Amino acid sequence: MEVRYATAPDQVPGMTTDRLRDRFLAEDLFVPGEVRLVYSLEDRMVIGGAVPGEAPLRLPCPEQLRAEYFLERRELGVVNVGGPGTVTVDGAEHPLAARECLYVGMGAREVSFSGGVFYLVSTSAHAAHPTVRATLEDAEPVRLGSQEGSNDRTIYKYIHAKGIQSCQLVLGVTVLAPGSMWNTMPCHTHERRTEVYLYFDLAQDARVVHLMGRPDETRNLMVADRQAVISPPWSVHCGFGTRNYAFVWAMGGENQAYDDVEQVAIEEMR
Ligand SMILES: O=C[C@H](O)[C@@H](O)CC(=O)C(=O)O
Ligand SMILES: [Zn+2]
Repeated sequence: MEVRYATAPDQVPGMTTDRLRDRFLAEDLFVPGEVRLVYSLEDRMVIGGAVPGEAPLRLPCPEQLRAEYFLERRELGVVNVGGPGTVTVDGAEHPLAARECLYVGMGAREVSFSGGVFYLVSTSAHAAHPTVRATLEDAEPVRLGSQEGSNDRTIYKYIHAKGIQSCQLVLGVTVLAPGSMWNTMPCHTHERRTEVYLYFDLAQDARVVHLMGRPDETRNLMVADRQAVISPPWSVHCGFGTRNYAFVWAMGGENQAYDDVEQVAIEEMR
C-alpha cells in the first residue's frame, strides 16, 4: 500500500505538474489481477482498485494499518465501475451491477471480489453498521444543472445521513448527460471533510481537466479514465471533460452533512 502524507495549502505555489500529480492524483489503481491501495493521511482515507481475473481477489490487510484484518477499525464503500461482479463478505455474496454500491461495515473479516472492476474507499470507523447493497434506483437520483450550463447531470447518493448509514463515510456517483462536461460548478470547499473523486466511464482518448487548490490559487490536473483525485479540505474539486463521464465522490472527516460547504463564487476563482 502506498502512503501519501497530507499537504498544506501553502505548499501548492511552486509545485511542478509532477509534484502535484504525485500528491493528489492516483493514476494506477486498476491493474488486472491485483488489489491496489493508496493510504492518504488526508482524513486517513484509503482508496483502491480491485480487478479480479479468473480467480477471485481478497482484500488484504496492509501492515501500515497495524490491524488483524482490514476492517478491524475501518468501514468500506465499494462501487463497481466495470461489468457485473460479486463482492463476498464473510461468506455472503453481494452481486453488483455497473455503478452499484456496497457498504461494508466495521468488523467484517473476509472481503473478496470476483468479476467486475471495483473501486474501494475506506475511512476509519468506531461502530459496526450493517453491510448494505444499493442500486442506482435506491440512491434517489437528483437531477442537477442544465444543458445550457453544459452540466446536466444526475447525482446518486448512496452512503449519507439519509441513506446507507456509516460512521463517517459519505459516497455517491454522479453521471453526466451526453454533451455535458462540467461537474460541481460553481464549486465549493468543505473544511470539515476530505473528498476523493474517481473519474470513470470516460472515453480512453478523452480527459477531465480537474481543478484543485484554494479558490484563489487553482491548479489543474489532466485526468484519464479510472484515475482518482484527492482533495484536501481546503481544496476546490471540480472539472470539465473533453467528453461526458461519470465519477464516484467520497468524503470522510468531521461530519456527514452534504450541504456543509463553503460555496465559491466563480468571480472569486483565480
Ligand atoms: O461535496 C459534494 C461533492 O463535491 C459532489 O457530490 C458534487 C457532485 O457530485 C456534482 O456537483 O456533480
Ligand atoms: Zn465537495
